[in-house]
Amino acid sequence: MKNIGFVGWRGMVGSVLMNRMKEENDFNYFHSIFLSTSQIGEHAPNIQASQELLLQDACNIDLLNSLDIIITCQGSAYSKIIYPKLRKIGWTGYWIDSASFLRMNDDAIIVLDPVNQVLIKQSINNGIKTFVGGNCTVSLMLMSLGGLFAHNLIEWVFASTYQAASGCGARAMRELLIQMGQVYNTVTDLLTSPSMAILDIEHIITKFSKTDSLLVDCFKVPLIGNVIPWIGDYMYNGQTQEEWKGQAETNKILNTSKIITVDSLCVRVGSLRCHSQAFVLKLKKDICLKEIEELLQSHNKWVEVISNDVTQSLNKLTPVMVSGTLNIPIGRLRKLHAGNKYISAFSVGDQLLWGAAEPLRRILRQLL
Ligand SMILES: NC(=O)C1=CN([C@@H]2O[C@H](COP(=O)(O)OP(=O)(O)OC[C@H]3O[C@@H](n4cnc5c(N)ncnc54)[C@H](OP(=O)(O)O)[C@@H]3O)[C@@H](O)[C@H]2O)C=CC1
Ligand SMILES: N[C@@H](CC(=O)OP(=O)(O)O)C(=O)O
Repeated sequence: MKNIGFVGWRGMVGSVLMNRMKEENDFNYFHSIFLSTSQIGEHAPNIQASQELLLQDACNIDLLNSLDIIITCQGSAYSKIIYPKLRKIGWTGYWIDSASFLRMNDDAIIVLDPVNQVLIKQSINNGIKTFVGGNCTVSLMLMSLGGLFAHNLIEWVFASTYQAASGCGARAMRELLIQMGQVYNTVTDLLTSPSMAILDIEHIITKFSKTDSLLVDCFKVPLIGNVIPWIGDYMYNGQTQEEWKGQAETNKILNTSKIITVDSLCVRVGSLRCHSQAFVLKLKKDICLKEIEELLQSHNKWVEVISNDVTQSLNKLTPVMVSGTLNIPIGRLRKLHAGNKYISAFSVGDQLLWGAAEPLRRILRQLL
């Protein structure tokens, strides 16, 4: 059995990965070694009879060098230091990573097997050893619109995103929840009195939100009752880094010979772990909605076309309904006034599952 090292397994993405692997009995197929940058010598999670019982040092290059596969959800800072050191001493094992650091390297493949299994297979056969999960927004877009991309029907796509707090990490999720409590606490008594004018309550909350009493360490401004129209660093061309990844990673995943234009405006909203995206697409030809729906639906087994009506949209097309599942609903499909080649769509996906952990779990299974 191969020796697999897990780094970052106790973080948010890592723990979602662990849960999925347990659900799918993946641990039956290899010997695991759990590593940590800060808890060396503590008890490892009790998952597998044959595993090492104590946490090993995630920075011990000799130990890492002895492993067949390393899977890390620790983040780019870790990969930046450890990956080059390991490759430099000639380590030829497989490196599987959730972080963005290695994604655009020529010798790394961005994995999303329902979308690019052919490329993944070719790469494994060609000796590629580095496999990286895609940006969550990109992976979720490709899972939802996969049927149209696969048939080369998209001339361009623009995504307006509504991204969850979890995309910023565990601290950010806690911050949003604490903000909810802080805001509620300022008006609890007033809310119990139905005669209290709602705009007076709103005034108190708005005033409170503008003071520095609200916890805003991660987001710098309130996320509760707010939207934040900026995600990631500034790029040279007016895009944020999150927006830049849209076109760069999509085309890398699809291995396109001619760039498909992908653009977006990425916005943080107060949902917990699901990213939503509203798409405007220009198709290469005028095809009817029914055919579009069939192409989308038949692309992979997680996507579900939701009919464009109020009941279905409210019951199936919201972050609350999708959280914690692998479902990728896509709805609000219609032709736009701009012309028959233009359509709108709205999709939701759990950014910790298909957006982060699941593609890693699935490439690991392929590499065993
Ligand atoms: N969050 C997201 O949506 C996505 C994240 N990614 C990538 O994955 C990386 C990891 O993200 P994420 O899982 O959110 O990061 P976390 O901050 O949740 O975890 C990262 C590491 O922090 C350490 N840590 C310190 N304190 C704690 C604690 N109290 N509980 C758990 N872990 C703790 C652990 O390492 P140790 O045991 O060594 O101390 C852990 O592996 C990101 O940097 C990013 O590159 C990719 C796609 C989406
Ligand atoms: N940037 C994403 C989450 C993420 O970690 O992305 P990446 O894996 O590309 O760094 C978000 O904020 O929602």
